[in-house]
Amino acid sequence: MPRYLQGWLKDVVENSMKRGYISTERRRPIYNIIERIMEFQRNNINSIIAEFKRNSPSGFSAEGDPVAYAKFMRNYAVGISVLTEEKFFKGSYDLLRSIADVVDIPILMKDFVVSESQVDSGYNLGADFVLLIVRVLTERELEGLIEYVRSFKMEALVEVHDKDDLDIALRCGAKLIGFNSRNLVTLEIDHDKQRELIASAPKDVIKVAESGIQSRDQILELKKAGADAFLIGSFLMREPEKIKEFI
Ligand SMILES: O=P(O)(O)OC[C@@H](O)[C@@H](O)c1c[nH]c2ccccc12
Repeated sequence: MPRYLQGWLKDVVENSMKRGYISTERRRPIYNIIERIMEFQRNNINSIIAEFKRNSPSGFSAEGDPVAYAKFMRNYAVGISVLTEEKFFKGSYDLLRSIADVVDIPILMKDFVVSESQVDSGYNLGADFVLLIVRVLTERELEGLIEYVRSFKMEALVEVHDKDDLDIALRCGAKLIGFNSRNLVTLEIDHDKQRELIASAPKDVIKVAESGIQSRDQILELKKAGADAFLIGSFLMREPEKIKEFI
């Protein structure tokens, strides 16, 4: 049973537990996000994970053609993040499938994953790495789901927001850690706290800064703190061309 939650997080996790299983055949190889980030670093290219997101509980909303967005971003991004959560982010499994059909770079299934069945669906639809959020899982569930994700040769992006989350992620063997500047309970953003947490993390994990990134200056500051990659949604949904400045 996931952790005790209230408000929208409780609602979204209850929906996750009822989510239908997609039994389709996977139609693409696995693309390794950690290797691609390291390749970008060797070539002095900033690793941007471009997110396709139509809505968020923090008030963002955008239209946009997922296939056109993905076809454009695959020329610049280290990976594509696809929201598959339906109620609060207006995502879907169909979005993941249609983007997976047109890109040959790593794809993140961005959802509130609490079950192996969701991981199965993500693999079948073509995801290469899967978001696991420390805040909604018990430590045992997190450990088990990381192992299950890796049993498919996919990787887990383990999302943290504070020091306790980071300690749990490290104890569970996370190798790719997302540092969300946004508190998923209060929806408030704290960039200073995010930079401090990134700087406190071990050198040998790949650190992904998430949320509220809108400028190259922010990327350079996060890089100085130790971030290896940058997950950007709202800003690139509004101004996709800006990725050319960010890389
Ligand atoms: O739109 P932004 O501020 O660039 O944020 C993107 C991404 O970090 C955000 O969508 C996100 C981070 N962690 C999540 C967990 C679930 C859903 C969404 C998210």
